[in-house]
Amino acid sequence: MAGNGSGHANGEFSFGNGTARNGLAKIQTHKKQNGICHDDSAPPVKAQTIDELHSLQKKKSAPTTPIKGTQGAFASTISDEERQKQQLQSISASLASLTRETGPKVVKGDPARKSETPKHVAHAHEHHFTPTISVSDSSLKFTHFLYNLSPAELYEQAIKYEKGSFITETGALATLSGAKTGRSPRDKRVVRDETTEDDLWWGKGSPNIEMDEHTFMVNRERAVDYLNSLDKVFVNDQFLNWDPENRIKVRIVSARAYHSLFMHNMCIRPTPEELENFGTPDFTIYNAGQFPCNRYTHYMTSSTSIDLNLARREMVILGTQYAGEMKKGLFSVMHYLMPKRQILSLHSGCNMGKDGDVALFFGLSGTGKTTLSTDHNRLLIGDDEHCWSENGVSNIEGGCYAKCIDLSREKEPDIWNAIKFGTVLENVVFDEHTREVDYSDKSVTENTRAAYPIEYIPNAKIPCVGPHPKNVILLACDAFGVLPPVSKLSLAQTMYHFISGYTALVAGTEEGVKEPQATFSACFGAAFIMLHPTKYAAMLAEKMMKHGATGWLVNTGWSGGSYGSGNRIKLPYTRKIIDAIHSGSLLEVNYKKTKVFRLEIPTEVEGVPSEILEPMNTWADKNAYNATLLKLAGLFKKNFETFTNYKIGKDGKLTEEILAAGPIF
Ligand SMILES: Nc1ncnc2c1ncn2[C@@H]1O[C@H](COP(=O)(O)OP(=O)(O)O)[C@@H](O)[C@H]1O
Ligand SMILES: C=C(OP(=O)(O)O)C(=O)O
Ligand SMILES: [Ca+2]
Ligand SMILES: [Mn+2]
Repeated sequence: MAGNGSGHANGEFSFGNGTARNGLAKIQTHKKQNGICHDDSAPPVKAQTIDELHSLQKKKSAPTTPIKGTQGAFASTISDEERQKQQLQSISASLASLTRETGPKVVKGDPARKSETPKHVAHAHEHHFTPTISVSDSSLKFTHFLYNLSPAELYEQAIKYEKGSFITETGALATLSGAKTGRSPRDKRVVRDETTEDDLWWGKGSPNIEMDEHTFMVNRERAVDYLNSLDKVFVNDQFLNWDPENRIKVRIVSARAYHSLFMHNMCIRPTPEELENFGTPDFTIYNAGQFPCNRYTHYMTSSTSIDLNLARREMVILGTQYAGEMKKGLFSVMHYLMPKRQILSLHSGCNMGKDGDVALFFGLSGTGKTTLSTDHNRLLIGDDEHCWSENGVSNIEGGCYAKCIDLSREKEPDIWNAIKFGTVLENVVFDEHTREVDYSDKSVTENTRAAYPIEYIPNAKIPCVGPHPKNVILLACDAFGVLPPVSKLSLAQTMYHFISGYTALVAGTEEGVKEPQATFSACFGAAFIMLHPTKYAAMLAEKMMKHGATGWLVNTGWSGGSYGSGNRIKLPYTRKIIDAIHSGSLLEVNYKKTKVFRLEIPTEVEGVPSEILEPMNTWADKNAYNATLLKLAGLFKKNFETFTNYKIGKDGKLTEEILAAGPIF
């Protein structure tokens, strides 16, 4: 008999005998039935103190310790102790100051858990100089690191320590990214050295704004010092690229649980065994986003700086907490590393039909890569970043990053359902009591986002790889409303539109009607490419030819007039168009050629009103239509001038064809 009170052999339960001390009749519980006491039959907890009781709650779990430069076979022979030591050395090397000879002292674990006294402590500099000038107080303090925490642990960290972190009604972690709610492309810098000087695309139109090695080191030290000044930092060791032959190991050191959970979701998550053999990372991000860069530093034009050093394989982030900066920073790295291996990196979504037909969805931000690649009838390979190698396609990432503005369960059920425990919800507004999210609220930003692991989409293709693409779909959200909802492209036209990378969205949706803003972004991702656009274009042309892929241009933007008079094409219509591309039925219908852009447009698509297939039909004012069409054609022509002097690949013929594949007027 366990618990409070005293037990009696006859099964009765009472406090004392006869009458209670206060004179009232003693409490009698019911007779035990079948000899079972319902409320207290379990043996007592084997704990003498509350602390002991708490320690029973948690079971030791998977080893999360990388080994420096060893093979799998050898890995199992080293002791847990040795592994802990090597992990500590690896992380302490990552966090080391390069200008001081002492510190930091790095320990694993949460500093808030005082009882967990560190077993291992690593000094960043193991060699024993006699420190003279460069001793610093930083050597006297510990830097705790939290290594590959689980989503549950990261939730606890975020809610305890990061203002603006809340659990929403469906279990997602709502966070704020701070003053920056989008990327800062003008603050991105790339180290220009002997190698990158010749390899990379510099100058007009290029996203690569140069910085020198020394300035990089100044910012690196600033970030590392900031991180070491904190009580604790988060370390994520993860992978990029589902193609096992071309997998890249990344380490992300950051100051926020938000950043750690974001990258946990967005990068490929290693198994405990893979983590044991992780070794030295191929690339490291130092995210000191809460701390600004110093504007007295050479090359700095604001308090934000995102610095890429390909030789050192490092990226430093100062002055922005927008998590997308890490994801897209790594994408830039892949745009450098992969083409060196003859692999094409793509800013595209990717999915696969049940018969193995793969489609790529290129497009700038907000054009529908995530929405359209997330398709209940198809397997999702990935929503944003892919590689196309000799083996087929592979996703670079382990998660998706969906726009949430005006998200609805009806239109995007799979994304809606993915917003649950583990998902990071950035900058959304919710009811303070019910925690129900209002997806229409733009109070913080219009760029509200959800980052979730790809397996949160029920029909994700794991591993995220597939055969060579059959369809290459270029998405443009044309707020001018003159591009057809769908057109079939020749190879030369595909290349022309790929290099152009057009989209037009509306700048400020709040203050009445504004002119649509045309954007041209080479390869639909000029912010992330590192080589000249024609290098990627040549690879795409070669692969499309070799594997017989068909190119399509799909306008997910306006119909019936420009922004202000027309409306955005209904998502269900776009989905029907995409269905017809996937099924091959769109190859079977009749086509006619448009004026100016000379695009082949189908006369019918199942489930779509035929009159909207030709934009002119939907405009009340035909003159306005013609004027807008010519205006857009002029913008295309002007944009393409930068590329007219470049040859695509070895064959001069294709270059000529591409130049001739643009609008003629
Ligand atoms: N016809 C349409 N086609 C695609 N997306 C549409 C359409 N109409 C509205 N949308 C909305 O546009 C946004 C597209 O964003 P997203 O798919 O995240 O873009 P990307 O992944 O290319 O950045 C989504 O919010 C989606 O609901
Ligand atoms: C996260 C981004 O991707 P996209 O908008 O293409 O989904 C971005 O461009 O910052
Ligand atoms: Ca993107
Ligand atoms: Mn997207």
